[in-house]
Amino acid sequence: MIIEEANLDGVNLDGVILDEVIVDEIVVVESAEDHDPSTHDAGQDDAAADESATRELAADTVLSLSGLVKKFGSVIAVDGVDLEVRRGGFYGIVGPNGAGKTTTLSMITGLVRPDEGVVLVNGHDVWKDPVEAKRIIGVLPDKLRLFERLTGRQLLQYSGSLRGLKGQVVRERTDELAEAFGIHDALNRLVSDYSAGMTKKVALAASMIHSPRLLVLDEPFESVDPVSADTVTEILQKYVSAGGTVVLSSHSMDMIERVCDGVAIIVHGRVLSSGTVDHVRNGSTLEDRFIELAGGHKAVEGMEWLLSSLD
Ligand SMILES: Nc1ncnc2c1ncn2[C@@H]1O[C@H](COP(=O)(O)OP(=O)(O)OP(=O)(O)O)[C@@H](O)[C@H]1O
Repeated sequence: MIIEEANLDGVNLDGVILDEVIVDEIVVVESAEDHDPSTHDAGQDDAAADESATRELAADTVLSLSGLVKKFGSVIAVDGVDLEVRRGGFYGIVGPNGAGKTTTLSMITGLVRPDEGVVLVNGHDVWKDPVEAKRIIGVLPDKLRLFERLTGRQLLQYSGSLRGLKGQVVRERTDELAEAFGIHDALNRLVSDYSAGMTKKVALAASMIHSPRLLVLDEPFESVDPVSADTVTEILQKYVSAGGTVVLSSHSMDMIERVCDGVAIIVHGRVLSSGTVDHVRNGSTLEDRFIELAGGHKAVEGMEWLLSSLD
């Protein structure tokens, strides 16, 4: 099905292809009744880490990670991550600093090559079939390395052209996105002169301009003020209700609890719990569950030198 008309308060989703199901490359090795790969708890299924990449994909799976491993020298950043995200899902990845979230997202989007494991986007292997996989994805990367000597308008036009959109379409979408994100007045200023929040918003707009089926967003709310965060959330919710899929990382447990339907807690490069938000928080708050799985609250000791200097 192709959306013929769907407006997100000015962000037009015309032409978004929603439910193309690609099954040719999928090999079924077990039935759906045997195993629900979208739900996981530490210790329950270590054997799953040994599965080959040819495990079953549900027909509506848009993103599948299996056995992802990434090492940087002696640091194991990602240590056997398996995840599945369904079409129309709003999926949060949380974890302490250095847990491996950005590395995982970077392997999904083709920015970091995994040492082991497979990433399938709509059935396309990101590393074997990158053109098809990347066509479907919109990316908000970590450390926003943007062309800062462009104006916001030029940056969005560049992003749209790179994605093969016609000039007129790019111009219209640039205006609609800028309006929706509240940066229209700044479109003719250099991105290097943008505040951190404005930079995040123009990068978010750039990630959406080609109306991707899957948005992979690394900390989209970092530096964004609360009012703007509400607007961004609303845009993403409408995108999801139109059939798009969002995978994001965030340190805001409150936001994840409010807007996400699925979540994974990653600690030391491993998924310790994943599934629906209710499943993961297990009767507690997501924040408490996160702290528990991350090793609990650590008492601060020492640093008398800092306190004594205040006398
Ligand atoms: N390019 C790199 N070279 C060396 N080590 C790296 C590199 N990228 C990540 N790491 C290491 O991999 C681990 C995971 O880092 P990553 O950025 O994925 O964590 P994160 O969960 O996104 O953290 P944060 O919440 O602080 O953004 C860390 O120990 C980090 O130092």
